[in-house]
Amino acid sequence: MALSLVAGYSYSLLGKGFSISNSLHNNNSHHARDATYIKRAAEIADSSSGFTSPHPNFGCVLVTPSGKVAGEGYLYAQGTRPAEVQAVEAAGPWSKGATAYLNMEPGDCHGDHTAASALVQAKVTRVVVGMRHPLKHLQGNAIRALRSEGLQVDVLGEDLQSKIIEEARKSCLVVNTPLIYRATSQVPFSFLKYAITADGKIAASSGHAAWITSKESRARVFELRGRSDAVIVGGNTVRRDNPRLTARHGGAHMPLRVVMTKSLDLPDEANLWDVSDVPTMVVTQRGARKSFQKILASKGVEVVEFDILNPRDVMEYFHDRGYLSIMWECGGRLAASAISDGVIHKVYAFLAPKIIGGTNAQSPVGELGMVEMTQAFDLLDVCYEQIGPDMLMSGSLQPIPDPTPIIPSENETLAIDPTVNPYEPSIIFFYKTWDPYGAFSNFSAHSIKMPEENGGNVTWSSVEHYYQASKFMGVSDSGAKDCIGKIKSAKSPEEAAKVGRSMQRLHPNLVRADWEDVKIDVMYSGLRCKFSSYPYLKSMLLATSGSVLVEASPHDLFWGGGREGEGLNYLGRLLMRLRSEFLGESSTSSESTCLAL
Ligand SMILES: NC(=O)C1=CN([C@@H]2O[C@H](COP(=O)(O)OP(=O)(O)OC[C@H]3O[C@@H](n4cnc5c(N)ncnc54)[C@H](OP(=O)(O)O)[C@@H]3O)[C@@H](O)[C@H]2O)C=CC1
Ligand SMILES: Nc1c(N[C@@H]2O[C@H](COP(=O)(O)O)[C@@H](O)[C@H]2O)[nH]c(=O)[nH]c1=O
Repeated sequence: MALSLVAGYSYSLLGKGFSISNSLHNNNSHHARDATYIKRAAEIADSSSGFTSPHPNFGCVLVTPSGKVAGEGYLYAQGTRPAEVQAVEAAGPWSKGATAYLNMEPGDCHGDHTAASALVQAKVTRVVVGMRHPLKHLQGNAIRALRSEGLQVDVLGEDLQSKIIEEARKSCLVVNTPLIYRATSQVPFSFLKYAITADGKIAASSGHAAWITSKESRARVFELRGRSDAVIVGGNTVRRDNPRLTARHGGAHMPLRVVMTKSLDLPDEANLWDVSDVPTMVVTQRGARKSFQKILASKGVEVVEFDILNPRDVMEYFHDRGYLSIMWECGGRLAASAISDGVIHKVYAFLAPKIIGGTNAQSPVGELGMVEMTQAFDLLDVCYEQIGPDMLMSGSLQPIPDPTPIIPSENETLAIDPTVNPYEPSIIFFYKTWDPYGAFSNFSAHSIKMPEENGGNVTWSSVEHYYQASKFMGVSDSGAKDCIGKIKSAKSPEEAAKVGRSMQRLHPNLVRADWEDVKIDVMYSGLRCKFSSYPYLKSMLLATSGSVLVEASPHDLFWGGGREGEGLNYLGRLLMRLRSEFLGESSTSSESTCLAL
């Protein structure tokens, strides 16, 4: 309305109305085109969700000046080839002069500018960015780098503004909602899923609930599980349903299965205690049934104790473990507690056309203490979808936080971390690759070239790939060679770790006999190679001089520092040893076991 008034005014008074309304029309059609391709970038960015974890979602669409899509790409997993590199390769010579549509600014960090460089080298002239990177230490870096190379960069909501652009921007926020939550709050993104009858029950009065919804709906539930880092139920659901909580729709990422129980009064035998394919964690109250904790530990189930067990503390702990997305599949009592604690952000309600009745039959959310309808939570951005005979209603309990800037100043982004004073001993924590010192993690995407026993050499995609494969090196068994091959071809460091750990657990006979004696040296040689091969990593390590380095893994008590500093922090120690070696302060032999890349 406002736009057409301005156009009309211009036409009659200035005699330039034709060109102005034309330019408005052009603007609208440009915006429509930009919005279409940004939405497409967001759509393909989502392609790997459910297949990898963690999963920040990046997509890139290259469009020629004549409006043809010349190439597309999406990031499969952290540490794999950036979407931009794939799109440029697919487009070949058509990249020149093209516009690149990115759902999110690439996370170019720690001196690694692969994604932005691919666009520059391919002579892309314009880049449209759906949203800035939500993590503050990465925000603006790639946009600034692209602009400094002379590319026109238009950011939705900043350089481009209209209703249609806002809709497209929303699709970018949606596709990376978990990452945005990570950037803006101390808890991961959580959604509550439940199945109800048409009269609002999640089970019969007896507690029986298998099944309320159809096969089709349950298949969708498997997909939702695959998109999550962890699935949570309460103790009662384990006692009542003996669930498996796996993503059984094929090829999916399997989330960690979590039981929240205060009493720890759980059965000795349960599907969740079979951890051969999928891990299980039990979170409980400190001191609860110590003898049963031992039984669980002997089965390979991780038990984590909390002083006072509540959803918020568990979610803060999961945030520290680096999880992005959590699915709550619990009954009404735990659901009410999680909602009251403010940790549930979205709801997926599967409604089946059945009536079970029963005054004692549970509903999906227990007591919230509300007494009037005016107090009810309104769901936002509600969607309805028919799935087989059922209906899926989804909606948000809280709006997606908007991470848009606060654009950091030049100095702010150039400094690695202004809070660190090199003259005073301080602690620098690192853990997930996306954190400010994330490049210190073994999961960072830095390949290393290491010598082999036979005189050749092998390039490993990350230190994690090399470390995991080393477990099986020198073992004269074809099974061990298979393990090495599988780890080498793992698409991401996370996958390499998963394969290496499960092979070690399932086939201990294939692990080299001296592994426990040599693993620290193996790790050190991998680290030395990594930090010697990338000068910016070496500088970054040297810049931490005077600070204590701690891998902030809350669960790895050997390589990491643990939840409360109880871990041995061997990774941090080795990095400090390496730093000393680089500084020439150490008498450690500097015999090189690393080859130039
Ligand atoms: N239709 C559906 O979608 C679903 C149906 N169900 C059905 O729901 C019923 C179970 O419901 P419900 O007992 O509510 O579910 P849950 O078992 O999922 O949750 C309650 C249990 O969670 C544990 N818990 C830990 N911390 C808390 C906390 N802070 N607040 C509340 N509970 C906590 C307790 O375990 P403990 O007692 O061990 O200490 C408690 O008994 C079953 O009949 C099951 O079949 C369950 C899931 C989904
Ligand atoms: N009854 C019910 C659900 N219940 C949920 O599914 C769990 C069982 O999962 P699994 O053992 O992996 O098949 C159960 O404990 C509860 O959390 N889910 C649904 O989609 N529809 C249903 O009708």
